[in-house]
Amino acid sequence: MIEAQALTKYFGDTVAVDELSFAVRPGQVTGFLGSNGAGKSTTLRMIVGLDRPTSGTATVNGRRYADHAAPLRELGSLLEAKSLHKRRTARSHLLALAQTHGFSTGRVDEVLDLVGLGAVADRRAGSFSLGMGQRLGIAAALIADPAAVILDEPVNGLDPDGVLWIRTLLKELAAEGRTVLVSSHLMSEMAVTADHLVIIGRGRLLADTTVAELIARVGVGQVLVRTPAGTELRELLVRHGATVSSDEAGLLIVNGLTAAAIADLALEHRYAVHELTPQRASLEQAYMELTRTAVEYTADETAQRGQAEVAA
Ligand SMILES: Nc1ncnc2c1ncn2[C@@H]1O[C@H](COP(=O)(O)OP(=O)(O)OP(=O)(O)O)[C@@H](O)[C@H]1O
Repeated sequence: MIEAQALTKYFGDTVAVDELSFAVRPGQVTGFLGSNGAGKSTTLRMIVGLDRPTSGTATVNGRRYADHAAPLRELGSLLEAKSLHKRRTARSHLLALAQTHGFSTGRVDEVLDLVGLGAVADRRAGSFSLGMGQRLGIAAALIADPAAVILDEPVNGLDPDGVLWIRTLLKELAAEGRTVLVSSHLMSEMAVTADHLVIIGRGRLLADTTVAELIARVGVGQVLVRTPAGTELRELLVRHGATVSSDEAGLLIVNGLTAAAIADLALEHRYAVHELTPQRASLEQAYMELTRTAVEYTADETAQRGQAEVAA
């Protein structure tokens, strides 16, 4: 379990992370989402002790990361591109890491195989593609068989094979009962990878929820209706308070009434309906809606504060 309690970080006057509290539970993939500059990396860096919180705490399995006797066994991380000795081979890079931290060197070949670098283990890391380097970084994160894993934007710049590989790996790690926290700004990727989402904006928590709940909460609430009685049904629905648009004859896009209410009205007036489909918001739409409200709220707050200052 990874927990943030009122976690706050200022860089000078800039607040990068603002009273952020959330918990990341084991056994599922948690997506950590936010637009550029939202404070994701700073939060992750505070969790692993690379940045000091201005106030608040971040703990891994109940203690601050650095207070654990063997921190790498608690949490493995891939934060930004790892600095690699380019002249070292993949195997010697991992051997050095294992030896420095007192882990069995037998684990090195295991993680090399796990990340699919077994065949190139004796090649220099300097000759690796972006995807191979990313796999090596993940091997390093997993070297101590940690209970929790944090990966910062792991699919950035990867080809479709690499993306699919990371997606599968994250799900496997969670299925083994580990805590998995993965940051991204790619909603489409998180929609298929994450079970749970922690979303931040301007350093503040915007949502701590499941993918399904977020989509349902924001839900566009539109219903697509195909009917040979387009004109008549449209008028009927509008009389009952719906807003209806139509791009083609016989197709209605209805807002303001549920699919059940539309079906009941159509039946009552004996209009044939050939299709009635509630439209689901994509995670991308749900996220845009959530962040739009948050931005407006902040703009509102700022405006009110400004007016109060003028009045004073
Ligand atoms: N070392 C630093 N010194 C000063 N300001 C910083 C520092 N690190 C981050 N910031 C600022 O803190 C805010 C949050 O940055 P952070 O990198 O955590 O966001 P992010 O969500 O990871 O963004 P991205 O998706 O672009 O990586 C930004 O306004 C950034 O400019």
